[in-house]
Amino acid sequence: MRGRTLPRPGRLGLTGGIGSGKSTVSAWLAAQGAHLVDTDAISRELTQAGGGAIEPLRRAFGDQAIGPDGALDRQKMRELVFGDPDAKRRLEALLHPLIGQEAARRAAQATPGQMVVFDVPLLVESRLWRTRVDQVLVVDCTPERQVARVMQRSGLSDEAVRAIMAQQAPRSLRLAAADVVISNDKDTLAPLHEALAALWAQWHPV
Ligand SMILES: CC(C)(COP(=O)(O)OP(=O)(O)OC[C@H]1O[C@@H](n2cnc3c(N)ncnc32)[C@H](O)[C@@H]1O)[C@@H](O)C(=O)NCCC(=O)NCCS
Ligand SMILES: Nc1ncnc2c1ncn2[C@@H]1O[C@H](COP(=O)(O)OP(=O)(O)OP(=O)(O)O)[C@@H](O)[C@H]1O
Repeated sequence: MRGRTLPRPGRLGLTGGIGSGKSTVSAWLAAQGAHLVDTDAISRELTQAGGGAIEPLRRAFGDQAIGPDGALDRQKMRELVFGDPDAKRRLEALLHPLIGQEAARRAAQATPGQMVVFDVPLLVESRLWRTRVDQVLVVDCTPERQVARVMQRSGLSDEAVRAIMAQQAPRSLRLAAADVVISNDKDTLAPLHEALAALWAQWHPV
């Protein structure tokens, strides 16, 4: 763990590059009692069949963006946006306001005093998100580790993972925006859980 000793945040922004370990960290924080708002999960719900983003997506990208099951064709959209910055901007302009609204609604369901953890892959890239949280926790690992994890998890090629990473903030920028950095560069969970337990203890002194 690296960073200044800061008080326990009410609203914690959790971010990191693809495959860095955000979901693993957010699951650990939720198990300790934090209220988790997962923007990737919100995005997937909005783009499933019948989701609030489907008709706007159809209007913006045409029928071919929607699969026969009525959900966003994720593979097609991934291939389109991670090779075309303009298409990526259009997709984000459509989805991000909807994701932001739903994230605010879910955050309001926290109980009084409960820490809210916003898991936001693009937090550092977004000026708006930076204003919505008290502190930024960055989960960090090497780009090589990111590629290996995502290839293993998703079956995407090395090239496809690197194309996504090229569309995200560089590691240096993310680290510069962090209040706290948790390193997740090993291939076992124990060192990560240890670092998280130390951070949690710092937030909850006895
Ligand atoms: C392009 C899409 C269809 C690809 O779907 P896919 O199932 O392959 O990925 P999934 O949504 O599970 O996201 C996985 C990871 O990809 C990365 N990622 C997703 N969207 C973006 C983006 N706009 N820019 C950079 N990286 C992104 C993040 O690290 C994310 O954790 C999808 O990611 C999407 O709709 N993205 C736009 C919405 C968005 O910006 N989401 C980020 C959360 S706010
Ligand atoms: N310390 C670790 N030891 C072993 N496996 C790990 C570790 N950290 C993460 N992983 C695995 O690597 C993969 C990516 O982790 P995780 O899903 O938490 O990352 P993420 O940052 O949420 O990814 P994404 O940006 O794609 O949503 C998962 O399969 C996870 O189980």
